[in-house]
Amino acid sequence: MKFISLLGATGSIGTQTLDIIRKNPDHYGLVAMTAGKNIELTRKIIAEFAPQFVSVQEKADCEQLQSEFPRTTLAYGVDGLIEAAVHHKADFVLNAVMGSVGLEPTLMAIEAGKTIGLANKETLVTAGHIVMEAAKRKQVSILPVDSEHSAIFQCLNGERTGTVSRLILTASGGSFRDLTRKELEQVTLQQALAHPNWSMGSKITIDSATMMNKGLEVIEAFWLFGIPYDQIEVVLHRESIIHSMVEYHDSSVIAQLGSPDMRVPIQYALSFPERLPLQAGESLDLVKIGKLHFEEMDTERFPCLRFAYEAGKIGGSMPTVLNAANEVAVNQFLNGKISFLMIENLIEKALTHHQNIKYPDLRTIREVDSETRNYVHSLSL
Ligand SMILES: NC(=O)C1=CN([C@@H]2O[C@H](COP(=O)(O)OP(=O)(O)OC[C@H]3O[C@@H](n4cnc5c(N)ncnc54)[C@H](OP(=O)(O)O)[C@@H]3O)[C@@H](O)[C@H]2O)C=CC1
Ligand SMILES: CC(=O)[C@@H](O)[C@H](O)COP(=O)(O)O
Ligand SMILES: [Mn+2]
Repeated sequence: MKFISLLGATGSIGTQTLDIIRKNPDHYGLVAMTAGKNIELTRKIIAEFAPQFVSVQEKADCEQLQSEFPRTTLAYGVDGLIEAAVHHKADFVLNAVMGSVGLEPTLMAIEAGKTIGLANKETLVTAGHIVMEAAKRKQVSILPVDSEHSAIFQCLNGERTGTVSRLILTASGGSFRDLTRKELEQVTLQQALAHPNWSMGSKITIDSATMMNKGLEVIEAFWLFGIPYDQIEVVLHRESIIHSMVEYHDSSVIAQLGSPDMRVPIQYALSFPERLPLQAGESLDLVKIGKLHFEEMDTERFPCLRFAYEAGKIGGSMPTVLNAANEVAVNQFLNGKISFLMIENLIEKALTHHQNIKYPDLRTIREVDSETRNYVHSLSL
């Protein structure tokens, strides 16, 4: 039996994780959870799973829920996220919050010796060197939940990374993969939120549309697998059937395939090193699919992927800036304050404005993150 602390239980990854826990009561129990502002869903989750500890974003919501659930321990804010991440009964922390607010709980969970299932890619983009150093020092496993990284992890299957010549990440291309630059000037929020293959939270869906998602994933792969950027490639694959590939130095390429269903990588992280049957999973029918397509990524039309490679290769505090600028810009777009193409524009300005700091410690990361957010806000007013 594994006892799970689930950060971001009310989100897309969070609710799919709950579905796996619900269907496997002999394997998993929910001991702690966090939510943001979706209090209605939080109520339902507490009523169904009876976790011992629950944290929400706002103090007022925490007090309200405490009066409704006197036997549950309630908390709020970043402190509450951290408390959930180090809960004494949890053996496994699944981090499915959105954004770099997930960084501190990840670090604290590592210090507490918990096994981590990491969906929250912003954590590794913001401070990959700090997270990976802590995980190594504490001998804690960080198991990927992101579909491409789970695919690579499965393709590696314990092989030494010294035998790897390339990681090949697949990208669906997102909502606007076939649009021209001219057409991108006119796109709406509603169109951007219509991902062709995956149903996900709004921030990552916009990241897919700008293709920044793939940029964040390149940096995530660099930290998780320790492969140099020159050996991490991205190929556009519109069907999202091959979730990623590993090429070995004998030219063998191993791919992981499956119908697009995030419950597969979530469950694999939870059950690793075992595999459990996926309840109500869709079997892959390659004959029905017929053809798989592969195309070159177009970084002229979608420069965010290029920004991410550049920031990743420079290293230091640049990836922190990339992530923070992206979070603010996407939020502004989601709130109808800026156009789609302003997202890349603001990120480029933030990267150009920043004086890189080599080997930033956690305090410096926090400062750079905050300064970048303020700078991008000031530009988009
Ligand atoms: N969705 C997917 O298929 C995939 C997602 N990922 C990654 O997983 C992470 C989660 O994505 P997804 O589930 O789509 O996102 P959602 O937006 O659907 O969910 C985010 C979760 O985080 C909570 N949250 C947001 N902001 C805060 C905050 N400031 N403090 C505390 N909690 C907060 C939300 O709470 P509430 O809703 O209650 O406000 C919600 O529970 C992201 O990093 C994403 O890139 C990676 C691969 C695939
Ligand atoms: C499901 C998942 O892992 C997402 O990150 C997905 O890959 C997004 O699709 P894109 O390939 O369009 O970025
Ligand atoms: Mn992904």
